[in-house]
Amino acid sequence: MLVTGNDILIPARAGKYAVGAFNTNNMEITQAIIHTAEKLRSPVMVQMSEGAIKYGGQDLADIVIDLAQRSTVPVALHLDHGSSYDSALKAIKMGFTSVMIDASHYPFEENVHETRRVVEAAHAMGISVEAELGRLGGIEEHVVVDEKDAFLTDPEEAVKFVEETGTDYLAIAIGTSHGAYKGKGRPFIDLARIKRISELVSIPLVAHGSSGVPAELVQRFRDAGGEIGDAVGIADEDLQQAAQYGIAKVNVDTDLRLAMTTGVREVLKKNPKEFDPRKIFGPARDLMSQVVEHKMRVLGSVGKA
Ligand SMILES: O=C(COP(=O)(O)O)NO
Ligand SMILES: [Ca+2]
Ligand code: NA
Ligand SMILES: [Zn+2]
Repeated sequence: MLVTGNDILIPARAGKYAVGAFNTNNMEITQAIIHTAEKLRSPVMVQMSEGAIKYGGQDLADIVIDLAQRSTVPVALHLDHGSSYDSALKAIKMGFTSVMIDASHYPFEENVHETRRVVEAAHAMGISVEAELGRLGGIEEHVVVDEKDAFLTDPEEAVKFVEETGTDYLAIAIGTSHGAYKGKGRPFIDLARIKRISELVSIPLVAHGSSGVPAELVQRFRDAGGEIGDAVGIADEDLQQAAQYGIAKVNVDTDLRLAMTTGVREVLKKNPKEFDPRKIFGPARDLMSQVVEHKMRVLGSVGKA
């Protein structure tokens, strides 16, 4: 069933598990996400960035909405990294049931102002809101935030921000960053900071930049002809710990991108004569389903639907 983000995330925080929020850009990715959620009886959030909306538009949103409405588990359609009030409102008109307003690169007061506007409008239409305080490193969809400008979320400021905006859930900067290169060795995630914030803020917390970038997938990507540097992501154990400390939504995009691309490359490399789209995208869909399954098991959302 199609539900709001609150319907999924409030129980998750209370139950000390996290729910995957997986980015989609086409039918196969959407199927891998929702069919796996149904197989595992897991709630799930399917998210589209502004880039995905540009690429797939209402056609793609309707695929998600239709699968969600027919699904036997709770599914929310979420706007990832909405960059403005207008973008959030447009998504709500498209049928999204959860929207992020990402104004975290603005000064505190402006972030509060922008976020509060979206919260008022979204709540008037029964839609839940994700806001962000603090700055992740790496490339955010519409903002390049370089390391020196990245700053982690201050717990006391988070209390003030939540009170002043009324946001339903809060994305916090805890050391993670978007993309395949999250650091050296075992990328840093500030578990102490998450714990501190969760003691002061009772709404569900959101971790961005949480792909695991598993070494075996990176190797398969290379073996199939992909080129990638020394990519590394967030350790499963760190995400499990974060879920104990109030992280209820975990964003995953890079792992699905690597899985889809690896699946397609392997077919084309193995069978140069292949040009049946079902034979090219089918294995990619299966590999993405495996990635989604692994993440749901790590986050503890299996059987929670
Ligand atoms: O935060 C993300 C995705 O992060 P990854 O690049 O780690 O998948 N989307 O909003
Ligand atoms: Ca941001
Ligand atoms: Na988001
Ligand atoms: Zn993000």
